[in-house]
Amino acid sequence: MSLPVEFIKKYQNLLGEEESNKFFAAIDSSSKKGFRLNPLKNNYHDVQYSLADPIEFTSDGYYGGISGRDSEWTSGYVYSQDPSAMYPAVALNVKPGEKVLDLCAAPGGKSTALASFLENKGLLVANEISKSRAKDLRENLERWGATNVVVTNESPERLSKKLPNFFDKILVDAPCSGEGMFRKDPAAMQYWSPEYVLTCQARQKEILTQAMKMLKADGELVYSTCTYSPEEDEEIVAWLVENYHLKIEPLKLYPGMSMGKSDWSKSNLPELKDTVRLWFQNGVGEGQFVAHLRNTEAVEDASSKVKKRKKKHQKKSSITRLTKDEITTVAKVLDNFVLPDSLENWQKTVLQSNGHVFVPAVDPELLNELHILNNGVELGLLKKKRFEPSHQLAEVLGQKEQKQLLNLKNETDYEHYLHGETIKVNSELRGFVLVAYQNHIFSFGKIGNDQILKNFYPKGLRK
Ligand SMILES: C[S@@+](CC[C@H](N)C(=O)[O-])C[C@H]1O[C@@H](n2cnc3c(N)ncnc32)[C@H](O)[C@@H]1O
Repeated sequence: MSLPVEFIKKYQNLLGEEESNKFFAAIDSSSKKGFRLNPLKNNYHDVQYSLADPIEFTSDGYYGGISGRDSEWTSGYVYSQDPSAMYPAVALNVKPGEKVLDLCAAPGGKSTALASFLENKGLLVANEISKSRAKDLRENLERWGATNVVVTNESPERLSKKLPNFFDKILVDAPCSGEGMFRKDPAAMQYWSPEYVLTCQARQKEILTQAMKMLKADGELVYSTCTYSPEEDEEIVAWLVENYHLKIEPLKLYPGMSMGKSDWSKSNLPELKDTVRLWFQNGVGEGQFVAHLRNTEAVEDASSKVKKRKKKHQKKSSITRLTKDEITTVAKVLDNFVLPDSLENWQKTVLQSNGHVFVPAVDPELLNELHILNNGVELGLLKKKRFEPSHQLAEVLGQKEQKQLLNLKNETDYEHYLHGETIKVNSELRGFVLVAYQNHIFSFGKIGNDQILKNFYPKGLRK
Protein backbone atom coordinates (compact mmCIF):
# COMPACT_ATOMS: atom_id res chain seq x y z
CA MET A 1 0.00 0.00 0.00
CA SER A 2 1.53 3.37 -0.88
CA LEU A 3 1.14 5.71 2.07
CA PRO A 4 1.51 9.52 1.69
CA VAL A 5 5.19 10.46 2.11
CA GLU A 6 4.45 13.10 4.72
CA PHE A 7 2.37 10.58 6.68
CA ILE A 8 5.32 8.16 6.73
CA LYS A 9 7.74 10.88 7.90
CA LYS A 10 5.35 12.05 10.60
CA TYR A 11 4.90 8.62 12.18
CA GLN A 12 8.58 7.69 11.85
CA ASN A 13 9.25 10.80 13.83
CA LEU A 14 6.55 10.18 16.45
CA LEU A 15 6.94 6.41 16.91
CA GLY A 16 10.62 5.83 16.19
CA GLU A 17 11.94 3.37 13.61
CA GLU A 18 11.01 0.04 15.16
CA GLU A 19 7.42 0.86 16.15
CA SER A 20 6.67 2.82 12.97
CA ASN A 21 7.82 -0.18 10.90
CA LYS A 22 5.37 -2.39 12.79
CA PHE A 23 2.65 0.24 12.26
CA PHE A 24 3.26 0.50 8.50
CA ALA A 25 3.43 -3.30 8.14
CA ALA A 26 0.10 -3.65 10.00
CA ILE A 27 -1.56 -1.25 7.53
CA ASP A 28 -0.78 -3.89 4.89
CA SER A 29 -2.32 -6.73 6.88
CA SER A 30 -5.99 -7.68 6.70
CA SER A 31 -8.53 -5.78 8.77
CA LYS A 32 -10.43 -7.31 11.70
CA LYS A 33 -14.17 -7.83 11.48
CA GLY A 34 -16.58 -7.77 14.37
CA PHE A 35 -20.28 -7.70 15.21
CA ARG A 36 -22.46 -6.87 18.17
CA LEU A 37 -25.60 -8.70 19.25
CA ASN A 38 -28.69 -6.84 20.38
CA PRO A 39 -29.63 -7.65 23.99
CA LEU A 40 -32.99 -5.89 23.55
CA LYS A 41 -34.28 -8.69 21.30
CA ASN A 42 -35.99 -11.88 22.42
CA ASN A 43 -33.55 -14.84 22.77
CA TYR A 44 -30.85 -12.63 21.36
CA HIS A 45 -28.10 -15.26 21.42
CA ASP A 46 -30.15 -17.36 19.01
CA VAL A 47 -28.05 -16.54 15.92
CA GLN A 48 -26.21 -18.56 13.27
CA TYR A 49 -22.79 -17.00 14.04
CA SER A 50 -20.02 -18.45 16.14
CA LEU A 51 -19.81 -16.72 19.52
CA ALA A 52 -16.54 -18.44 20.36
CA ASP A 53 -14.39 -15.31 20.07
CA PRO A 54 -15.86 -12.58 22.29
CA ILE A 55 -14.40 -9.07 22.38
CA GLU A 56 -13.17 -8.67 25.92
CA PHE A 57 -14.12 -5.08 26.72
CA THR A 58 -17.78 -5.15 25.72
CA SER A 59 -20.66 -7.38 26.71
CA ASP A 60 -22.12 -8.38 23.34
CA GLY A 61 -19.28 -7.95 20.84
CA TYR A 62 -17.62 -10.81 18.90
CA TYR A 63 -14.97 -11.25 16.23
CA GLY A 64 -16.37 -12.44 12.91
CA GLY A 65 -18.35 -11.38 9.87
CA ILE A 66 -22.06 -11.17 9.08
CA SER A 67 -24.12 -10.47 5.97
CA GLY A 68 -26.73 -7.74 5.43
CA ARG A 69 -29.08 -10.37 3.92
CA ASP A 70 -29.17 -12.53 7.04
CA SER A 71 -32.40 -12.56 9.04
CA GLU A 72 -30.27 -11.57 12.06
CA TRP A 73 -29.54 -8.31 10.24
CA THR A 74 -33.02 -7.50 8.89
CA SER A 75 -34.47 -8.18 12.34
CA GLY A 76 -31.88 -6.06 14.18
CA TYR A 77 -30.33 -8.95 16.12
CA VAL A 78 -26.87 -7.97 14.94
CA TYR A 79 -24.77 -4.96 13.85
CA SER A 80 -21.48 -5.23 11.98
CA GLN A 81 -18.84 -3.06 13.64
CA ASP A 82 -15.08 -2.70 13.77
CA PRO A 83 -14.04 -4.13 17.18
CA SER A 84 -12.04 -1.01 18.14
CA ALA A 85 -15.07 1.18 17.39
CA MET A 86 -16.97 -0.66 20.13
CA TYR A 87 -14.94 1.00 22.86
CA PRO A 88 -16.24 4.64 22.77
CA ALA A 89 -19.84 3.64 23.67
CA VAL A 90 -18.50 1.39 26.46
CA ALA A 91 -16.31 4.25 27.73
CA LEU A 92 -19.35 6.51 28.16
CA ASN A 93 -20.56 4.15 30.91
CA VAL A 94 -24.24 4.76 30.25
CA LYS A 95 -26.84 3.70 32.83
CA PRO A 96 -30.54 2.99 32.12
CA GLY A 97 -32.59 6.16 32.70
CA GLU A 98 -29.95 8.66 31.62
CA LYS A 99 -30.33 11.28 28.90
CA VAL A 100 -27.70 10.55 26.28
CA LEU A 101 -26.68 12.37 23.10
CA ASP A 102 -24.74 10.83 20.23
CA LEU A 103 -23.90 14.02 18.34
CA CYS A 104 -22.19 12.61 15.20
CA ALA A 105 -24.13 9.40 15.03
CA ALA A 106 -24.46 7.98 11.48
CA PRO A 107 -24.52 5.21 10.46
CA GLY A 108 -25.26 4.26 14.06
CA GLY A 109 -22.69 1.74 15.29
CA LYS A 110 -22.27 3.55 18.58
CA SER A 111 -25.90 4.68 18.85
CA THR A 112 -27.14 1.09 18.65
CA ALA A 113 -24.75 0.17 21.48
CA LEU A 114 -25.89 3.15 23.57
CA ALA A 115 -29.52 2.13 23.00
CA SER A 116 -28.66 -1.38 24.25
CA PHE A 117 -27.04 0.00 27.39
CA LEU A 118 -30.11 2.20 28.12
CA GLU A 119 -32.48 -0.82 28.07
CA ASN A 120 -35.43 1.33 26.80
CA LYS A 121 -35.11 3.61 29.86
CA GLY A 122 -34.12 7.28 29.67
CA LEU A 123 -33.46 8.89 26.31
CA LEU A 124 -31.05 8.58 23.41
CA VAL A 125 -30.87 11.46 20.94
CA ALA A 126 -28.95 10.26 17.89
CA ASN A 127 -28.05 13.19 15.66
CA GLU A 128 -26.48 13.34 12.23
CA ILE A 129 -25.77 16.48 10.21
CA SER A 130 -25.83 14.84 6.75
CA LYS A 131 -29.30 14.20 5.38
CA SER A 132 -28.45 11.00 3.49
CA ARG A 133 -26.43 9.56 6.37
CA ALA A 134 -29.23 10.47 8.82
CA LYS A 135 -31.56 8.26 6.77
CA ASP A 136 -29.21 5.28 7.26
CA LEU A 137 -28.99 6.11 10.94
CA ARG A 138 -32.78 6.08 11.27
CA GLU A 139 -33.02 2.73 9.50
CA ASN A 140 -30.31 1.12 11.62
CA LEU A 141 -31.91 2.35 14.83
CA GLU A 142 -35.33 1.26 13.64
CA ARG A 143 -34.02 -2.30 13.22
CA TRP A 144 -32.50 -2.13 16.70
CA GLY A 145 -36.05 -1.76 18.07
CA ALA A 146 -35.45 0.44 21.15
CA THR A 147 -38.43 2.52 22.28
CA ASN A 148 -36.62 5.57 23.71
CA VAL A 149 -34.70 6.98 20.74
CA VAL A 150 -35.00 10.31 18.93
CA VAL A 151 -33.24 10.65 15.58
CA THR A 152 -32.45 14.19 14.45
CA ASN A 153 -30.84 15.58 11.31
CA GLU A 154 -29.34 18.79 12.64
CA SER A 155 -26.22 20.87 12.96
CA PRO A 156 -24.70 20.75 16.44
CA GLU A 157 -25.35 24.49 16.69
CA ARG A 158 -29.11 24.29 16.13
CA LEU A 159 -29.37 21.35 18.48
CA SER A 160 -27.48 23.14 21.25
CA LYS A 161 -29.82 26.15 21.03
CA LYS A 162 -32.77 23.87 21.81
CA LEU A 163 -31.20 21.63 24.42
CA PRO A 164 -28.80 23.56 26.68
CA ASN A 165 -27.52 21.68 29.76
CA PHE A 166 -29.78 18.80 28.88
CA PHE A 167 -27.69 15.63 28.67
CA ASP A 168 -26.10 13.44 31.37
CA LYS A 169 -23.78 11.84 28.80
CA ILE A 170 -22.59 12.96 25.38
CA LEU A 171 -20.62 11.04 22.78
CA VAL A 172 -18.76 13.06 20.16
CA ASP A 173 -17.42 10.52 17.68
CA ALA A 174 -15.99 13.24 15.54
CA PRO A 175 -15.46 13.45 11.79
CA CYS A 176 -11.69 13.13 11.42
CA SER A 177 -8.83 12.55 8.96
CA GLY A 178 -9.52 8.79 9.19
CA GLU A 179 -5.95 7.47 9.46
CA GLY A 180 -7.29 4.54 11.45
CA MET A 181 -9.37 3.54 8.41
CA PHE A 182 -6.41 3.34 5.99
CA ARG A 183 -6.23 -0.45 6.29
CA LYS A 184 -9.95 -1.19 5.90
CA ASP A 185 -10.61 1.54 3.35
CA PRO A 186 -7.43 2.65 1.53
CA ALA A 187 -9.53 5.24 -0.38
CA ALA A 188 -9.56 7.26 2.87
CA MET A 189 -5.91 8.09 2.08
CA GLN A 190 -6.75 10.28 -0.89
CA TYR A 191 -8.05 13.11 1.34
CA TRP A 192 -5.09 13.01 3.71
CA SER A 193 -2.64 15.89 3.99
CA PRO A 194 -1.13 17.78 6.94
CA GLU A 195 -3.52 20.65 6.10
CA TYR A 196 -6.53 18.30 6.11
CA VAL A 197 -5.60 17.17 9.62
CA LEU A 198 -5.72 20.80 10.77
CA THR A 199 -9.04 21.42 8.99
CA CYS A 200 -10.46 18.43 10.88
CA GLN A 201 -9.04 19.77 14.13
CA ALA A 202 -10.81 23.12 13.64
CA ARG A 203 -14.12 21.35 12.89
CA GLN A 204 -13.75 19.13 15.95
CA LYS A 205 -13.37 22.22 18.16
CA GLU A 206 -16.53 23.73 16.64
CA ILE A 207 -18.52 20.54 17.25
CA LEU A 208 -17.21 20.20 20.82
CA THR A 209 -18.05 23.85 21.57
CA GLN A 210 -21.70 23.03 20.82
CA ALA A 211 -21.55 19.69 22.66
CA MET A 212 -20.35 21.46 25.80
CA LYS A 213 -23.41 23.75 25.74
CA MET A 214 -25.63 20.66 25.94
CA LEU A 215 -23.75 18.83 28.70
CA LYS A 216 -25.12 19.04 32.25
CA ALA A 217 -22.90 20.61 34.93
CA ASP A 218 -22.00 17.15 36.25
CA GLY A 219 -22.27 15.39 32.90
CA GLU A 220 -19.76 13.18 31.13
CA LEU A 221 -18.32 13.40 27.63
CA VAL A 222 -16.60 10.82 25.49
CA TYR A 223 -14.58 12.18 22.61
CA SER A 224 -13.43 9.67 20.01
CA THR A 225 -11.87 9.62 16.55
CA CYS A 226 -10.70 6.95 14.13
CA THR A 227 -7.42 8.72 13.51
CA TYR A 228 -3.95 8.65 15.03
CA SER A 229 -2.99 12.30 14.53
CA PRO A 230 -2.15 13.96 17.86
CA GLU A 231 -3.62 17.22 16.51
CA GLU A 232 -7.08 15.61 16.48
CA ASP A 233 -6.60 13.43 19.55
CA GLU A 234 -4.45 14.52 22.52
CA GLU A 235 -4.34 18.16 21.33
CA ILE A 236 -8.14 18.31 21.24
CA VAL A 237 -8.44 16.80 24.71
CA ALA A 238 -5.85 19.27 26.05
CA TRP A 239 -7.86 22.09 24.43
CA LEU A 240 -11.04 20.84 26.14
CA VAL A 241 -9.35 20.70 29.54
CA GLU A 242 -7.89 24.19 29.07
CA ASN A 243 -11.16 25.77 27.95
CA TYR A 244 -13.80 24.02 30.06
CA HIS A 245 -14.24 22.65 33.59
CA LEU A 246 -13.42 19.17 32.33
CA LYS A 247 -11.39 16.51 34.07
CA ILE A 248 -9.96 13.50 32.25
CA GLU A 249 -11.33 10.25 33.68
CA PRO A 250 -8.91 7.30 33.40
CA LEU A 251 -10.10 4.66 30.96
CA LYS A 252 -9.49 1.00 31.58
CA LEU A 253 -6.78 -0.42 29.34
CA TYR A 254 -7.62 -3.86 27.95
CA PRO A 255 -5.13 -6.05 26.09
CA GLY A 256 -4.24 -4.43 22.77
CA MET A 257 -4.96 -0.91 24.02
CA SER A 258 -2.29 1.74 24.61
CA MET A 259 -2.21 4.86 26.74
CA GLY A 260 -2.59 8.31 25.19
CA LYS A 261 0.64 10.22 24.56
CA SER A 262 1.02 13.24 26.86
CA ASP A 263 4.21 14.32 25.12
CA TRP A 264 2.48 14.42 21.72
CA SER A 265 0.49 17.45 22.85
CA LYS A 266 2.06 20.88 23.27
CA SER A 267 0.44 21.14 26.73
CA ASN A 268 2.22 17.96 27.91
CA LEU A 269 -0.68 17.45 30.33
CA PRO A 270 0.20 14.26 32.29
CA GLU A 271 -3.46 13.07 32.49
CA LEU A 272 -3.51 12.63 28.71
CA LYS A 273 -1.98 9.22 29.38
CA ASP A 274 -5.43 8.23 30.73
CA THR A 275 -6.90 8.38 27.23
CA VAL A 276 -6.75 5.30 25.00
CA ARG A 277 -5.21 4.56 21.61
CA LEU A 278 -5.90 1.43 19.57
CA TRP A 279 -3.16 0.75 17.04
CA PHE A 280 -3.52 -1.61 14.05
CA GLN A 281 -0.42 -3.53 15.12
CA ASN A 282 -1.88 -4.34 18.56
CA GLY A 283 -4.48 -6.67 17.12
CA VAL A 284 -7.86 -5.43 18.41
CA GLY A 285 -9.23 -3.83 15.24
CA GLU A 286 -8.88 -0.62 13.25
CA GLY A 287 -7.50 2.68 14.57
CA GLN A 288 -9.32 4.47 17.38
CA PHE A 289 -8.71 7.16 19.98
CA VAL A 290 -10.97 7.49 23.03
CA ALA A 291 -11.09 10.04 25.87
CA HIS A 292 -13.55 10.16 28.77
CA LEU A 293 -14.07 13.52 30.48
CA ARG A 294 -16.22 14.66 33.39
CA ASN A 295 -17.73 18.13 33.69
CA THR A 296 -16.93 19.74 37.02
CA GLU A 297 -18.68 23.04 36.37
CA ALA A 298 -20.46 24.52 39.41
CA VAL A 299 -24.19 23.73 39.12
CA GLU A 300 -25.16 27.45 39.63
CA ASP A 301 -23.05 28.50 36.61
CA ALA A 302 -24.78 25.99 34.41
CA SER A 303 -28.34 26.75 35.52
CA SER A 304 -27.84 30.47 34.79
CA LYS A 305 -27.39 29.51 31.12
CA VAL A 306 -30.86 27.96 31.08
CA LYS A 307 -32.44 31.15 32.43
CA LYS A 308 -30.92 33.15 29.59
CA ARG A 309 -33.00 31.18 27.06
CA LYS A 310 -35.63 33.37 25.43
CA LYS A 311 -39.06 31.84 24.91
CA LYS A 312 -39.67 32.38 21.24
CA HIS A 313 -43.07 32.31 19.61
CA GLN A 314 -43.48 28.71 18.49
CA LYS A 315 -45.07 27.50 15.26
CA LYS A 316 -48.46 25.83 15.62
CA SER A 317 -47.88 22.10 15.74
CA SER A 318 -49.79 19.44 13.77
CA ILE A 319 -49.43 17.04 16.71
CA THR A 320 -52.60 16.13 18.59
CA ARG A 321 -53.89 13.56 21.08
CA LEU A 322 -56.05 10.67 19.91
CA THR A 323 -59.82 10.49 20.49
CA LYS A 324 -61.25 7.58 22.52
CA ASP A 325 -62.49 5.93 19.32
CA GLU A 326 -59.09 6.26 17.69
CA ILE A 327 -57.43 4.69 20.72
CA THR A 328 -59.89 1.79 20.49
CA THR A 329 -59.06 1.32 16.80
CA VAL A 330 -55.32 1.21 17.54
CA ALA A 331 -55.81 -1.05 20.58
CA LYS A 332 -57.75 -3.58 18.50
CA VAL A 333 -54.57 -4.26 16.51
CA LEU A 334 -52.04 -3.87 19.34
CA ASP A 335 -53.96 -6.24 21.65
CA ASN A 336 -52.88 -9.16 19.45
CA PHE A 337 -49.24 -8.60 20.35
CA VAL A 338 -47.07 -8.62 23.47
CA LEU A 339 -45.65 -5.12 24.00
CA PRO A 340 -42.35 -4.41 25.75
CA ASP A 341 -42.77 -2.98 29.28
CA SER A 342 -41.83 0.50 28.10
CA LEU A 343 -44.94 0.62 25.85
CA GLU A 344 -47.39 -0.95 28.29
CA ASN A 345 -49.03 2.40 29.08
CA TRP A 346 -48.97 3.67 25.53
CA GLN A 347 -52.54 5.05 25.76
CA LYS A 348 -51.38 7.68 28.28
CA THR A 349 -48.75 9.30 26.05
CA VAL A 350 -49.75 8.39 22.49
CA LEU A 351 -49.98 11.23 19.96
CA GLN A 352 -50.58 11.61 16.26
CA SER A 353 -49.34 13.81 13.48
CA ASN A 354 -51.29 13.62 10.20
CA GLY A 355 -52.47 10.10 11.06
CA HIS A 356 -49.02 8.86 12.14
CA VAL A 357 -49.58 7.49 15.62
CA PHE A 358 -46.55 7.55 17.88
CA VAL A 359 -45.43 7.16 21.47
CA PRO A 360 -42.87 9.93 21.91
CA ALA A 361 -39.54 9.41 23.65
CA VAL A 362 -39.49 13.11 24.46
CA ASP A 363 -42.13 15.86 24.51
CA PRO A 364 -42.34 17.02 20.85
CA GLU A 365 -42.69 20.65 22.08
CA LEU A 366 -39.09 20.50 23.22
CA LEU A 367 -37.93 19.61 19.72
CA ASN A 368 -40.15 22.11 17.94
CA GLU A 369 -38.51 23.42 14.72
CA LEU A 370 -35.80 20.77 14.74
CA HIS A 371 -35.58 18.29 11.91
CA ILE A 372 -36.83 15.08 13.55
CA LEU A 373 -36.70 11.74 11.72
CA ASN A 374 -38.04 9.73 14.62
CA ASN A 375 -39.34 10.43 18.10
CA GLY A 376 -39.90 7.26 20.13
CA VAL A 377 -42.01 4.57 18.44
CA GLU A 378 -44.27 5.08 15.47
CA LEU A 379 -47.06 2.61 16.19
CA GLY A 380 -48.65 2.97 12.76
CA LEU A 381 -50.95 4.88 10.49
CA LEU A 382 -54.59 5.73 11.22
CA LYS A 383 -56.65 5.75 8.05
CA LYS A 384 -60.24 6.70 8.92
CA LYS A 385 -61.49 3.68 10.93
CA ARG A 386 -58.50 1.50 10.10
CA PHE A 387 -55.10 1.21 11.71
CA GLU A 388 -52.04 -0.17 9.94
CA PRO A 389 -49.10 -1.02 12.22
CA SER A 390 -45.70 0.39 11.25
CA HIS A 391 -42.50 -1.39 10.31
CA GLN A 392 -40.81 0.17 13.34
CA LEU A 393 -43.39 -1.49 15.61
CA ALA A 394 -42.55 -4.90 14.11
CA GLU A 395 -38.87 -4.34 15.03
CA VAL A 396 -39.89 -3.22 18.54
CA LEU A 397 -42.10 -6.29 19.02
CA GLY A 398 -39.05 -8.44 18.27
CA GLN A 399 -38.17 -7.76 21.92
CA LYS A 400 -40.84 -10.22 23.09
CA GLU A 401 -42.02 -13.77 22.48
CA GLN A 402 -45.06 -13.41 20.19
CA LYS A 403 -47.99 -15.67 19.31
CA GLN A 404 -49.42 -13.79 16.33
CA LEU A 405 -46.30 -14.80 14.43
CA LEU A 406 -45.64 -16.44 11.10
CA ASN A 407 -42.23 -18.06 10.67
CA LEU A 408 -41.36 -18.31 6.97
CA LYS A 409 -40.58 -21.92 6.22
CA ASN A 410 -37.50 -21.62 4.05
CA GLU A 411 -34.86 -19.28 2.69
CA THR A 412 -36.67 -18.94 -0.66
CA ASP A 413 -39.80 -17.57 1.06
CA TYR A 414 -37.60 -15.22 3.11
CA GLU A 415 -35.81 -13.94 0.00
CA HIS A 416 -39.16 -13.49 -1.79
CA TYR A 417 -40.60 -11.58 1.16
CA LEU A 418 -37.57 -9.25 1.32
CA HIS A 419 -38.16 -8.66 -2.37
CA GLY A 420 -41.76 -7.53 -1.72
CA GLU A 421 -43.65 -10.60 -2.93
CA THR A 422 -46.75 -12.22 -1.42
CA ILE A 423 -46.38 -15.76 -0.03
CA LYS A 424 -48.85 -18.64 0.00
CA VAL A 425 -48.96 -19.90 3.60
CA ASN A 426 -50.58 -22.69 5.56
CA SER A 427 -51.69 -20.99 8.77
CA GLU A 428 -54.71 -20.53 11.04
CA LEU A 429 -53.72 -16.94 11.70
CA ARG A 430 -55.68 -14.08 10.12
CA GLY A 431 -55.14 -10.32 9.92
CA PHE A 432 -51.91 -8.60 10.87
CA VAL A 433 -49.11 -10.98 11.82
CA LEU A 434 -45.46 -10.55 12.63
CA VAL A 435 -43.27 -12.15 9.98
CA ALA A 436 -40.09 -13.93 11.03
CA TYR A 437 -37.45 -16.14 9.52
CA GLN A 438 -35.58 -18.49 11.87
CA ASN A 439 -37.56 -16.82 14.70
CA HIS A 440 -36.14 -13.37 13.87
CA ILE A 441 -39.07 -10.96 13.49
CA PHE A 442 -38.35 -8.52 10.66
CA SER A 443 -41.72 -7.29 9.32
CA PHE A 444 -45.48 -7.14 9.53
CA GLY A 445 -47.65 -9.00 7.03
CA LYS A 446 -51.38 -9.66 6.69
CA ILE A 447 -53.06 -13.01 6.08
CA GLY A 448 -56.48 -13.20 4.41
CA ASN A 449 -58.94 -16.11 4.16
CA ASP A 450 -57.18 -17.15 0.94
CA GLN A 451 -54.05 -17.92 3.07
CA ILE A 452 -52.04 -15.40 1.12
CA LEU A 453 -49.52 -13.44 3.21
CA LYS A 454 -49.70 -9.83 2.00
CA ASN A 455 -46.34 -8.09 2.05
CA PHE A 456 -45.86 -5.14 4.43
CA TYR A 457 -42.05 -5.00 4.20
CA PRO A 458 -41.40 -1.31 3.41
CA LYS A 459 -40.73 -0.52 -0.24
CA GLY A 460 -37.60 1.48 0.66
CA LEU A 461 -36.02 -1.57 2.34
CA ARG A 462 -36.84 -4.24 -0.26
CA LYS A 463 -33.92 -6.10 -1.79
C1 LIG B 1 -16.92 9.09 12.56
S1 LIG B 1 -18.43 9.42 11.81
C2 LIG B 1 -19.58 8.82 12.98
C3 LIG B 1 -19.68 7.33 13.07
C4 LIG B 1 -20.78 6.90 14.02
N1 LIG B 1 -20.59 7.46 15.34
C5 LIG B 1 -20.90 5.39 14.16
O1 LIG B 1 -20.40 4.82 15.13
O2 LIG B 1 -21.53 4.76 13.31
C6 LIG B 1 -18.60 11.14 11.98
C7 LIG B 1 -19.93 11.74 11.56
O3 LIG B 1 -19.87 13.16 11.75
C8 LIG B 1 -20.63 13.79 10.75
N2 LIG B 1 -20.18 15.19 10.58
C9 LIG B 1 -19.46 15.75 9.60
N3 LIG B 1 -19.32 17.08 9.78
C10 LIG B 1 -19.97 17.38 10.91
C11 LIG B 1 -20.21 18.58 11.62
N4 LIG B 1 -19.71 19.74 11.22
N5 LIG B 1 -20.96 18.51 12.74
C12 LIG B 1 -21.45 17.33 13.16
N6 LIG B 1 -21.26 16.16 12.54
C13 LIG B 1 -20.53 16.18 11.43
C14 LIG B 1 -20.37 12.93 9.51
O4 LIG B 1 -21.42 13.09 8.58
C15 LIG B 1 -20.27 11.53 10.08
O5 LIG B 1 -21.50 10.85 9.97
